[in-house]
Amino acid sequence: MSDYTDILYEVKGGVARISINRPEKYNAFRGKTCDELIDALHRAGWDKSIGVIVLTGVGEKAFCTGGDQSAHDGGYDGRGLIGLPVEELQGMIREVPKPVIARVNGFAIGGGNVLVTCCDLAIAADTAQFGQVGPKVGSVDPGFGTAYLARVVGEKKAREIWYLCRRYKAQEALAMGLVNAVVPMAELDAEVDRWCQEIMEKSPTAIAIAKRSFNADSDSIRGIGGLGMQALALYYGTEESHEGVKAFLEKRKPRFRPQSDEGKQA
Ligand SMILES: CC(C)(COP(=O)(O)OP(=O)(O)OC[C@H]1O[C@@H](n2cnc3c(N)ncnc32)[C@H](O)[C@@H]1OP(=O)(O)O)[C@@H](O)C(=O)NCCC(=O)NCCSC(=O)c1cc(O)c2ccccc2c1O
Repeated sequence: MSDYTDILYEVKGGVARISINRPEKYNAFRGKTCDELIDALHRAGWDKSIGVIVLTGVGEKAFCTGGDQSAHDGGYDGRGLIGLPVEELQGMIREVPKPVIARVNGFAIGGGNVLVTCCDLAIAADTAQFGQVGPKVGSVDPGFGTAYLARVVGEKKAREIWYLCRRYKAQEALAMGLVNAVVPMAELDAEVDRWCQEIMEKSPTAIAIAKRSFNADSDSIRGIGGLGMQALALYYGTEESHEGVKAFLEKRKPRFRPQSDEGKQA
């Protein structure tokens, strides 16, 4: 596969840049987007002339806002258990034997925030915003999105992020250890280039071994994700989950609970 429609793939000076190219959807991914990202990561990952992979989104609004809610109808539009091979995509970011840097140029929400979490490093524009929205829209990432996030930002913070679904500014993401650096938007590319060049000067084999050894310690989370995905496929068939998607598309608050007598108007 190389005729991509949902992503861009560019190589310059040993750096592969993979960009989600759906700015009209705030760079949300559908099934096809995930498949193209998996293919591009595989292509760059096993090309010996490439030392670093940069993952980003086209435009200045969004890095990625997760699953495309307009392609979600009790499941997404692609392959896999839930119609999005998202666990394969996250696995591929970890699998490629070179650093993947998230260049966060705007919103990193839902599955977009999970991509940032999974990347080896993350550099954000000062305008970027981060957060999980699953419990607001009838979804949850039950593997790297939850358990690995806790390793990155700590248990209490990860639970806050998932239970409250707040949005966090770039400086807050830096303080919690979700990103490595924050720079003004105009300096984002120069900063990312600097980090790539520093990595390119290092031994690729030493870096590959380092990456695999970091991964080994958290690889059991992949199993948790697989188990959770089975539960998620069932959850997507429920009214509760459908209500979350409908509410987002209708731009209203979801109604997940039956109204109690106290809440009813006389
Ligand atoms: C990104 C926002 C915070 C922006 O909010 P704002 O108020 O500034 O703007 P709007 O809300 O009006 O959005 C502008 C415009 O973009 C469209 N849009 C934004 N995000 C999406 C999206 N994800 N899908 C489709 N369309 C999107 C929006 O509809 C507007 O279009 P108009 O035509 O009306 O102008 C805010 O938009 C936001 O919170 N977006 C995220 C919404 C969301 O629900 N994301 C998906 C969550 S589920 C998920 O990502 C997911 C990830 C995983 O990794 C999983 C893993 C395993 C299992 C399941 C997973 C999963 O479900």
